[in-house]
Amino acid sequence: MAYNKIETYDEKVTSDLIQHYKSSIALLGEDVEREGLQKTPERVAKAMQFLTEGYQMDAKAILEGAKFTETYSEMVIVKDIELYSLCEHHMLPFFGKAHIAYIPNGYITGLSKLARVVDVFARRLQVQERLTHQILDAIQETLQPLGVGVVIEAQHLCMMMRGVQKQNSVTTTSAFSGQFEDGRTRNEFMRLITK
Ligand SMILES: Nc1nc2c(ncn2[C@@H]2O[C@H](COP(=O)(O)OP(=O)(O)OP(=O)(O)O)[C@@H](O)[C@H]2O)c(=O)[nH]1
Ligand SMILES: [Zn+2]
Repeated sequence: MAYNKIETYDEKVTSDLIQHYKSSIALLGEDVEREGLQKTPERVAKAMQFLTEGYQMDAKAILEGAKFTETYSEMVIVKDIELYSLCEHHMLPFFGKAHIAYIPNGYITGLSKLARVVDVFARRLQVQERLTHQILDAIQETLQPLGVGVVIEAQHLCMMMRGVQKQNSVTTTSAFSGQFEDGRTRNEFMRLITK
């Protein structure tokens, strides 16, 4: 599995997607041959592969790649990690922030790796709930810490641009394991991320 983002696009996938997007644009009533749209199918094909590149990335390999023995056993928090994902129902973006905390149990990981793990699972067709749990599980299984907490706050364009058309609603999801199942630890985390 690729450790990092894809640097080159698969030629067959790209050319097949180009044909699909040409058809889609025509079906939507546009002229695919007009100047401004000529390269659009290719641009969209590449953009969509980038936005779903998480399928080709391995979160555990990323965390393992910077796993260090350390006796620090207080809460580590990385908050306000921006994320962009695609809702699996409409393939429209949802975007917001992830906050991650864990309590080490002999191992820590590079701080940037926590943010990378967010991208691995965000760059897929997702629901916010599953995204939250996948981030938690990857950290729990790799570092085996005393506990993990993940909170995601996001806005969904499928609720803003179409459908119910609500511009200001924010969805919050959370997942907790180990010591974060205890109210005091969880509250400390929640207090620190809402500051
Ligand atoms: N639980 C959850 N629901 C989501 C997420 N992203 C989008 N949705 C919802 O998925 C639902 C799909 O509902 P459907 O009734 O099948 O689709 P729809 O007719 O397009 O629904 P509306 O958006 O209400 O117009 C909608 O209520 C969306 O708001 C997510 O991350 N988590
Ligand atoms: Zn949606």
